[in-house]
Amino acid sequence: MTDIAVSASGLLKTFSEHGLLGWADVHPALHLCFLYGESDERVRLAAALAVRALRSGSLCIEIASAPQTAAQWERLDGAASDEAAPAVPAQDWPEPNGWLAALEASPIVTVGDGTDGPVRPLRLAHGLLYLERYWRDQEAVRSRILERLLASDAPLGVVPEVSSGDPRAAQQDAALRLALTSGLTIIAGGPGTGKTQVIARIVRAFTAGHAPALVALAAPTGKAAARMTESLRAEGLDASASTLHRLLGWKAGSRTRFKHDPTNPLPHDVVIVDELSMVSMTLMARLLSALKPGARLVLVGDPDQLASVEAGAVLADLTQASRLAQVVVPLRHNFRFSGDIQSLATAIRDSDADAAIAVLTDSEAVRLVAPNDATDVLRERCVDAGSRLFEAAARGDDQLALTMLDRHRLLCAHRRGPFGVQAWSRTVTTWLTEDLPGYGQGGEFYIGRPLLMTRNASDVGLFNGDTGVVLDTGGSPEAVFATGSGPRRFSPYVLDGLTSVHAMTIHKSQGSQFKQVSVVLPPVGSPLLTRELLYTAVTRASDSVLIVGTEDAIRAAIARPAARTSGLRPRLDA
Ligand SMILES: Nc1ncnc2c1ncn2[C@@H]1O[C@H](COP(=O)(O)OP(=O)(O)OP(=O)(O)O)[C@@H](O)[C@H]1O
Repeated sequence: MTDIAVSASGLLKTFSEHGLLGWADVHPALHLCFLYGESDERVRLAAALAVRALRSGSLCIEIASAPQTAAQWERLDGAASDEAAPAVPAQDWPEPNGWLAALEASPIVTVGDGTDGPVRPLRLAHGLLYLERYWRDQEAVRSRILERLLASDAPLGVVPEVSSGDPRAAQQDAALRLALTSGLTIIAGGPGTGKTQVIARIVRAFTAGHAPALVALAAPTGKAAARMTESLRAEGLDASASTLHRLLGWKAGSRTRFKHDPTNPLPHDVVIVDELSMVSMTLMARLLSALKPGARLVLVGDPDQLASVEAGAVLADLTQASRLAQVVVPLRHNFRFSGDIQSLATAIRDSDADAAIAVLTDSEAVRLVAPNDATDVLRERCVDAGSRLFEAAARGDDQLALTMLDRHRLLCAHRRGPFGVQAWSRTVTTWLTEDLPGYGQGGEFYIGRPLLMTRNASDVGLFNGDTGVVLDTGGSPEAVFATGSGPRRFSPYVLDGLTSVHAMTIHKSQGSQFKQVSVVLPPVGSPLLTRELLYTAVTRASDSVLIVGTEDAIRAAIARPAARTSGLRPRLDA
């Protein structure tokens, strides 16, 4: 039980005891209600649930369906993070009509879409309850997206012959044409559908001729930016992508305030953002508000992937809004692989569980192994990859070590519990120490230790999610990381927030690609087991995927799209 459950009373106590609310939800709710003199416990509960919803990726909570939403949350008491919270008995939930009436009458709630009255901490609009700040972010995104939809300026740059003549590339051509003529272009495609190739064509078109446009390339994480730079180089374009935080001028100590804003807009004529599925509503609002008037925005991503860890599934909202259909270009043809990984990913995306099981039963490249039979094969994969990484690191070869680091990755849905990253990381470390002579010796930063950065250190150019490995340099250990400007060495002792990455959450793996992926699926009943989770895990691999789990878990994942509540899509179409 969390601490607050002891000090909370009434409904808040009941909900805390069921593992649905934690201190981080209850404390702000009590604080706000105290400040505004609100004593109705139904309002306190709604405020705490709105905070809790944010922490599970939703921008708001629909009051009428709150019990169903809450039933899908991960429980917070830590004991069994792979289980859904036991349902709060129906009689403990406030009756919805009375609950809505209490919220409408509350001094801490603004009702409706208006912005005239005094600012209050909560907003109830169209049956959805938001923290005001997030409602404002959503509204800022809505209004600025609709503004761009109306802006169709004269083409910038040199409009090239945009037909490649290849019928498989017709959508790529359409994306290029749109980017050259529209204030907003959204390119939606899975792995290998040519998103990078289109980005390269767009950059070339905008920068050719006598008056080249100033183009910014960005991605939400350092790793994704590094990959974007690398993939564009492979397409023959020498351009460098940065993180969105760096592009916007991140200010230390603030998550939401940037140097570039409406009073100091970005100088770029064109801004292209990749991996948009990882961008939250708040970051999207800041990006849109930092563009100069007339700047073109090209948003690129895979809407079938997991959404950002922070609240708001912006890309999914944008691609599903009917009003935006004219600026959304879906890329469907996969140029990279036509093999079993592709068939499995397509089956998952199309919710065809039978087809997914058929691929998994009949393939070498994608395999399903029951948890009880998985130890030997997992050990073999982890030790094989670990030994190659160890050897490359011992040679002090930066590039080879980074290649080996991305050769195999063990992915888990959870952080804690028997199916989580922490437990699996320990197991893999034990296997490596037992099987590789000399492994793990030499202190905290032993040679071959795979590292994950868990916070942003923009002063040194490393970001949350970046990965690296400790090298033998003959002297004190150094770690090499893949960055947007190529491999770079750091002393691991001066980096705050480093951890081992013998296993990684599927969420953290977004924006990365590995030759081989092994996935430990959570059991049926885990609130994290969703279609997007499985799709994201499978599409991280280029050569092979081993899934540790049951057929039932595969079917359960495919049957369950991730529940994310946001009011953006209906507001765009209103
Ligand atoms: N129109 C095309 N004709 C031939 N090959 C293509 C075409 N478009 C893309 N490709 C090739 O297909 C592969 C995948 O393309 P690309 O890297 O652009 O896809 P992507 O959508 O960016 O993939 P990911 O999301 O995995 O990075 C590349 O090798 C690229 O050269």
